[in-house]
Amino acid sequence: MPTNLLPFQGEASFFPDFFSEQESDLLFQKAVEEIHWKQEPIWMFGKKVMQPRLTALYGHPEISYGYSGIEMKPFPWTDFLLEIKNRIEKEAGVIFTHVLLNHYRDGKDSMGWHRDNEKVLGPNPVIGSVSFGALRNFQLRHYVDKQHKISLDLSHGSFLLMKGETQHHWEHQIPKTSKIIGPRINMTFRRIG
Ligand SMILES: O=C(O)CCC(=O)C(=O)O
Ligand SMILES: [Fe+2]
Repeated sequence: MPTNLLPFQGEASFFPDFFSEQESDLLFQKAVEEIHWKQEPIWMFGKKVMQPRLTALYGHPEISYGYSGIEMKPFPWTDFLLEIKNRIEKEAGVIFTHVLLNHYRDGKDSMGWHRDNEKVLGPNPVIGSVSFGALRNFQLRHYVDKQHKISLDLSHGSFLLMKGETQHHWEHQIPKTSKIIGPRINMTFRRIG
């Protein structure tokens, strides 16, 4: 059992080699080729802007999910997504209903500071985050006292589990990097409704 990455007000556990190298290579390839990737707009400070990455939502087809002013209708589960879901549910101890997928094409793609605290996720969301492909830096920062910052590298085949009060008190981001790097796939499994 890994130790908690957060000093207080939340729980985040990191499993660097959750999937084997071989499995991870295969799952990365499948995700790149088989997921219906799209660049979607979001609303930021009253303006419609394109997200700096590709995204897709999969899961329970009757329950749509939205954030930052957009509404996404999920595609139905595929076999390889269900396989990943089953594996991480054993560790997380919850049943996930959806997965939001992110495709960072290179170092210019990113995700800004945010919390995964939409009302539909409930009071203490459990977020299961799986990464394949290029290594990217992931940062957590206390929402009020922004001095408290934690940085970790999300590697190929890794699993990050956030739960408890984390989404109340900590925000997270994937910063841009000037390093020349290849694509990365991230999947954040969630429980909606
Ligand atoms: O790409 C990542 O590791 C983070 C994704 C994320 O924070 C999200 O989808 O809410
Ligand atoms: Fe997030």
